[in-house]
Amino acid sequence: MVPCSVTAPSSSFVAAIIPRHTFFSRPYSLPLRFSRASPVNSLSNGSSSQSNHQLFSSSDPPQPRTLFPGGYKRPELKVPTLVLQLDSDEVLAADNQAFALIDKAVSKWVGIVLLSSNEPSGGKLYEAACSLKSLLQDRAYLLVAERVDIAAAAAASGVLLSDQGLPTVVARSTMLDSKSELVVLPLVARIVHTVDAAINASKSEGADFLIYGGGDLQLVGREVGSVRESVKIPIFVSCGKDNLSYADMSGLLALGASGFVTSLTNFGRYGDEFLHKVFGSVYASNDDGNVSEIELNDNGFQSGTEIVAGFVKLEDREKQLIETERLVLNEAVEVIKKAAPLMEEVSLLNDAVSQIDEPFLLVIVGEFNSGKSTVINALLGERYLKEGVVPTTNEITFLRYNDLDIGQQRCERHPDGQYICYLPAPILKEMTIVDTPGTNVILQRQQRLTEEFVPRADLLLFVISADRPLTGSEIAFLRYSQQWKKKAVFVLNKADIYQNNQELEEAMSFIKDNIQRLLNTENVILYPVSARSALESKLIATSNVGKRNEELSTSDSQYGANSFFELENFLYSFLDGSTIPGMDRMRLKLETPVSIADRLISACETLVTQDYRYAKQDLAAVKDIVNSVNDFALNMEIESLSWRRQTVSLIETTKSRIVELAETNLQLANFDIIASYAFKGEKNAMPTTSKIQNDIIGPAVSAVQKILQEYEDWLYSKYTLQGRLYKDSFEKRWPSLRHESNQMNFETNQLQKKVDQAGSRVIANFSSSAVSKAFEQEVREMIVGTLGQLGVAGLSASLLTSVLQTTLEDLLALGICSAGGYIAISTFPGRRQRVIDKVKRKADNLAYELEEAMKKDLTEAIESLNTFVKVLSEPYHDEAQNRLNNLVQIQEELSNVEKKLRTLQIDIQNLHVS
Ligand SMILES: Nc1nc2c(ncn2[C@@H]2O[C@H](COP(=O)(O)OP(=O)(O)OP(=O)(O)O)[C@@H](O)[C@H]2O)c(=O)[nH]1
Repeated sequence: MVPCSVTAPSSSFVAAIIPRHTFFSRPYSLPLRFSRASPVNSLSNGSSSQSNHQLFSSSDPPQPRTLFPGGYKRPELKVPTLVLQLDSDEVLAADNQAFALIDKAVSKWVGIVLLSSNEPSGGKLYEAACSLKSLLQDRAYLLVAERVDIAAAAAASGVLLSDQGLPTVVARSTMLDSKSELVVLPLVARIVHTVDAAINASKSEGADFLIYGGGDLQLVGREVGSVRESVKIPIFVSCGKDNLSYADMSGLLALGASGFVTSLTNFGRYGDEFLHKVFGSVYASNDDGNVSEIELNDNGFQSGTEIVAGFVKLEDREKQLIETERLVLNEAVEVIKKAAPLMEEVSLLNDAVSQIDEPFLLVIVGEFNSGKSTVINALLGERYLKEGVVPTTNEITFLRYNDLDIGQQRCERHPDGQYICYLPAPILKEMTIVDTPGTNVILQRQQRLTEEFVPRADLLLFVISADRPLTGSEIAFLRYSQQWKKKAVFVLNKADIYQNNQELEEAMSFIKDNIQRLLNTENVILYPVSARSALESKLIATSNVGKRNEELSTSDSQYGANSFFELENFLYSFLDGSTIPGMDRMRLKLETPVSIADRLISACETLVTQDYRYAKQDLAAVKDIVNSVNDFALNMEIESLSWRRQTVSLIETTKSRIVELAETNLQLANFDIIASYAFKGEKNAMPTTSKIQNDIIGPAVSAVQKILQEYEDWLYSKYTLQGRLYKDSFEKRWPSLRHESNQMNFETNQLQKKVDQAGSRVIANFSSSAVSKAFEQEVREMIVGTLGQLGVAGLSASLLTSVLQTTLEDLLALGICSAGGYIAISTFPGRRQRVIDKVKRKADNLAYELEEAMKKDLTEAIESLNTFVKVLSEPYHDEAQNRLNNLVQIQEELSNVEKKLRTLQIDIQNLHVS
């Protein structure tokens, strides 16, 4: 199967000139996820994970993906939204217009795209999924119907299962197994047709959302309405009707539907205005997303009472501290955003800061089926939450106070995914209770939900079931919650199952001992309770609903009901600010955001230190590239030697041949011939010189020209190739800066034109005829010089002319007859030697000039390359340097905020110390 996206391999040369592990920035948008498989952020080209080269050197230790042990991010679904249903044939046959419509759909109204196929073989489905995936980007989730394998291969967001399809857990874990680099949990949705199937899919199966398919619209509406209370995940309605009217849609939304499934054709028929009207009406009064702003603030305090940070009657000192805390936390948020702009976990801190003014958050955690819902019901005094032997809580549920009639509740799903129930239970006036899904590795999504919520808790009520006290996963979860420095109160629930007190004592001490060891504290608060009995007692005394157990006149027949009172009493003591637990509560409340900030800041510090290291490596890598031109130059210098040697040796051979020729021909025996040519004038070339010109210098010049041409070609190809490789290596390593450097093309670059081919110029200026002429001239001068001496000996010019027509013997005789003539002739070898020396000098000069010119060409080529690489490296160098400077500054800011947080922590601890 061809992968959806293919990344080009990097050239081997590039690998040779840059250390492979040094890059500008860590990839991907998930700095906190420490993922090795992430797309680059600040210098990112936005391409997918591994495409941007390996980020860490192989010696780096593996890092956890996120701060959350569950490891995966939970996909968030904004509702209401439309679900666009497409068929693979439809996608593959889509024209530009159809793609434009899909593009428009996902840019605004459609949050989920479902892709199905009627064909049993997966080829088309896969192809369609790939093309959709690249079109959607991250704007909408892409789910493939039934085919987990294809969803995984096409990197889709998840699968849609029919009611006969795979179990949700299997589908999810298959997708997870097939994509080890996934950081977001895959979405698993299910099509249901009945109320029971909807409840089952959402509760026991842990589906992420449902598609409620049915025939009759009214029936579907009624059924969706009826499961609204028990199914907390989004339900999208799919009905046979072609076009839903405004009344249909708004009616279904009002009944609790989260949106509708639509075909592309139908989507094309709905206009923006229509959809705006439909979806706008749902939250018309709450455009800011604060669905129940009034209720959220309606936390039970008397109207007119000044409330700060969820507390009343605060002293000035306390108010001041809260204000200081807010300032420091906001500062922390800013620094975190700067240090790790894509750290999604900063939302935890934002939430915590905004929560400073909200009631105390008591978060109930524990393994599934440990009795959390029953404990909460017992606290509320009414069976508000569903209880059951199979996992019943799939969403985080906020329980907030509202002045409804006893037994009544109103629940709603916030657009940001929070599920909020408003109840009239008195305890909620003082604190918001949060029910969380049971922690258990099998239920990954639920586990992650709870993990994400832990940092926000002011106090954790850890429910342990008596039938399996302290399991391995409970210990892991406890350890995790301690990373956030959360205070936890432990409840040993279902204590009624013990036969006697001794069994209870044994279980208690086993749990206490282990927790003490685990948390390294003596101070473990553990309440053995029977939430079921406590609830039943409260329900029996219905008239006393809302009162504490201590006020109930139960017969205490049910074991554990009384001990529940102690727990309740402990929690109520939190409400009284004048008591020690009350002060504790305030400290806990104020410490919650500080500990979140603390954790995030230290995560940022790790990242920034890492980034600092990478930026330094990047800077060094840039310098290495620039410096590597020196190595290249050295190699070129070595290689160019052979070219120069070739040229010089050619000239040397030529020189030797000329010298040999001169020595052979410029003999005294030939003097007459030479002299006759010398006196015939320049128009008649001497045979020697014409031989020199035609047979020796001419071919030699051509040979030198050829070598020089080859040399220059070699030089050109070498350094242009090198220039291109440098450019490629920069661009491949740091693709995001490509746009700036790709303007510089080495072949056409001005910097490159400086190499002027000096070698060729030298040889071009060297004319073989001019050289032979010069040689001839030298010979002439030699003759005239020799005969001039004779003239001195008394020869007249006319005689000389006639003499020169005579034979050598005559000449010799003449020379011999005249002492002066003899002397003149005797200077001939010396003069000839001078001619030869001149020839040698000329040749040596030429060789020297050529060598120098060739060196000059090389130097210029290297200089040109050097300049090019320097100019090319500048943006990369500047980027790395700026990053480095920026990181130093961020490090400083982080450490400043950290100091402020430390001081704040001390102030919070000392808040009530006078
Ligand atoms: N014997 C006994 N059973 C209890 C007690 N409290 C709860 N149960 C039972 O334990 C089962 C699970 O209770 P829930 O309250 O639904 O447990 P939970 O922890 O909320 O479960 P999830 O929401 O699925 O995580 C139910 O059958 C309860 O009736 C108790 O004190 N004693």
